[in-house]
Amino acid sequence: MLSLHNINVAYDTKTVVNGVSFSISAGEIGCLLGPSGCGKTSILRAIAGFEPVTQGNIQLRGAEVASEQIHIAPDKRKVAVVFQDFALFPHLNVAQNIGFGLLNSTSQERVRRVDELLTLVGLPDISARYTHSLSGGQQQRVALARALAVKPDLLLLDEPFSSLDAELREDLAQDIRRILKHEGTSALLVTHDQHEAFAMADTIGVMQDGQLLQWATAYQLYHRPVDKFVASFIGQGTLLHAKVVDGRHISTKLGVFALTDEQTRLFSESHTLDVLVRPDDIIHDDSSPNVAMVLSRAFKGAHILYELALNDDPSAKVLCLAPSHHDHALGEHIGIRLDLKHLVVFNA
Ligand SMILES: Nc1ncnc2c1ncn2[C@@H]1O[C@H](COP(=O)(O)OP(=O)(O)OP(=O)(O)O)[C@@H](O)[C@H]1O
Repeated sequence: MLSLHNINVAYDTKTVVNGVSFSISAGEIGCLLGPSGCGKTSILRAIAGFEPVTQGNIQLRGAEVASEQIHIAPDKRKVAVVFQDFALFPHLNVAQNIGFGLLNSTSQERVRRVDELLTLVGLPDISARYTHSLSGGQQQRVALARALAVKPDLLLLDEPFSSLDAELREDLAQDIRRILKHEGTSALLVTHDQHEAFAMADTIGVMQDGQLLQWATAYQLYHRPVDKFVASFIGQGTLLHAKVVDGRHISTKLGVFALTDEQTRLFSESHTLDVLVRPDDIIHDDSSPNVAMVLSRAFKGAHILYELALNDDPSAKVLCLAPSHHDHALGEHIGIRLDLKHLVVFNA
């Protein structure tokens, strides 16, 4: 449906998107995730046709829409955009906003499609209301309905939840996912919030400084990050120093672990590494010989997230997600065990 091949986007002479490639298949929801200024919106704008590409090409449904030589106009791309500020028309009511793009439909068809979309976005009774009287969440649903009305081949969503309350965001992200899947619409979301990305997308691309570091599922990004930036940006965790011993294992302060075959080929004896340790890899275990001191704690309901300093090396810290009946105060010492399901290591 959408393919980007090695694209660059530049403003004047400054290249802000560098060699980015990825694809979205029909009906898939992708997401570009990264810190502010990393180039997410510039990619979205290049796909929509609002910015040219200075290298590489973009294809929609197999046809080239952008390259150094080609620039198909935005209104010829069958791409719809939902913006963070909703961009609804204040002088039109909800039904008129949603039906705005249905110029070639009969009034009967327009009424039917508007009703269908209002039901789909969960707002069946507000067609006559004006947008200023709606909550932020309702306005975003109307904006989504307006974008979907014309049945675009691809829907682009630029930080669509950023002006909404934190609690509303994840719910709306999940709702929008359900709606897009119902309509079979391919979509690309841009956000800096990983929880929105997880709630909505099938595939997520993590970006840094204009580059796409990894394009993968949330599970792969969390469990198999390709580098330290992705590891630190997705989820929580710490890095623990390790050394390769006997060619096939690493020795850490919390025990010895086997390298995978691929890791064995990459790292030789005595090589120093950093091991990624997620909070759910550290098990609270009173019978363990490894003891750590509670530095801080955050109550999360079912769990408590502890920040712990290892006793034989206070500079080595790990996080531990323990069931909340294990209630320990700051400064207390607790037994812990490292239970690594996948060994993720990086060059130290
Ligand atoms: N119209 C423009 N002219 C010049 N520089 C721009 C323009 N738009 C964006 N930039 C610069 O390009 C870089 C990437 O911006 P972009 O908006 O694509 O990043 P982003 O990841 O979407 O950030 P944010 O999440 O803050 O919107 C930034 O350094 C930004 O200052």
